[in-house]
Amino acid sequence: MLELRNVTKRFGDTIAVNDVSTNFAPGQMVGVIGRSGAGKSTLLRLINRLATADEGQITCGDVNVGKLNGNALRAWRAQCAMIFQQFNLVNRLDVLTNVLIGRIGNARTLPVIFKHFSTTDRANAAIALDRLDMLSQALQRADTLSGGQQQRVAIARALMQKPSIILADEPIASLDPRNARLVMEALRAINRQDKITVITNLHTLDAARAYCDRIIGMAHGHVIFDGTPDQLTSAMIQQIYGDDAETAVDESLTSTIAATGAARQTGQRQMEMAH
Ligand SMILES: Nc1ncnc2c1ncn2[C@@H]1O[C@H](COP(=O)(O)OP(=O)(O)OP(=O)(O)O)[C@@H](O)[C@H]1O
Repeated sequence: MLELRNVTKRFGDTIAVNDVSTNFAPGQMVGVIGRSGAGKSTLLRLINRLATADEGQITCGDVNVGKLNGNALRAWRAQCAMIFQQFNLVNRLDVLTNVLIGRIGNARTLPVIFKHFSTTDRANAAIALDRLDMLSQALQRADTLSGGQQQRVAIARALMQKPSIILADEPIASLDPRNARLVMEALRAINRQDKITVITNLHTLDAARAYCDRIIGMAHGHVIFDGTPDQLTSAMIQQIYGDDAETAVDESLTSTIAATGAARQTGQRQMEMAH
C-alpha cells in the first residue's frame, strides 16, 4: 500500500502540495484532476521522488520514499514507472531500443550505446510492444511515429521496468481523441490484467470518469475530493475547477464520448433539417 501522510511541497512562496494524506491500494486506477497549478504533477513527482517532500512521509510497505538514495532510489523509480505528456522517447533510436531502455533504467548507459541486450530482454520488449499493438513498428525510428503511437511505446518501455505502480502525467494531453482513447484503454488493460496501480493526472473530466475507479480532485495543493466518479457532483466539479469548470466538462477527449456527442449533434441536425 502506497501511503502519503501530511505531505507538503513548497517552491519558494508557492505551496504546490499542501498537507496531503491519502493512500493507494494495489491495483487501483486513479485519476487526479484539477485546474492548472493545482499540484497534480508535483504530487506524482513526489511519489516517484523526482521531487522531495518538505514535510510529511511517503511510504510503500517498508520503503520510506523520502529517505531513499543510490541504488534503493533507482529501484523505487523502476518500481513506479513514470509516463509523461511528451513521451520522452529517444527520437533517433528505433522503437525496440527505446523499449529496451526501460529494462536497464538510467543506471547503465553503455549497453544502450552498444545495443547490448539479452535475448530474453529483446523477447520481453517484443511482447510488451505486441500488447500495445506496436510490434509491427518495432524497427521504425521513434520520431516517425504519431503521438499516440509514441505514447504506447512509452507505456511498453514502462512495462519493461516491471513496475507495481505507473504514474502517468497528463498522458493524453497532446493527443487527438482516437489516440487518447487508445492510450487510456491500454493503461486500463494493463491496470486490469497486471494489477498494476495506475495514478494518472488528467486535464479532462470525461477521461477520468470513463477510465478510473477513483478520482482525486485537487485545488491549491489540497485534495478536496476523493471518491468514485459517481460521487463527483456538479457542485464539487465547480469547487475543483472554479472558473474553468465549464471547459473541463465540455472538453471531450475520449473518442467514445466525442463520437457519441458528434452522433448526437448530427442526429439533432438531421432532425432540425427534417422539420
Ligand atoms: N520546479 C518548480 N519550481 C517552481 N514552482 C513550481 C515548480 N513545479 C511546480 N511549481 C509550482 O507549483 C504549483 C503546482 O504545480 P503543478 O505543476 O504541480 O500543478 P499541476 O496541477 O500539475 O498544473 P498543470 O495541469 O498546469 O500541469 C504551481 O504554482 C507551479 O507553478
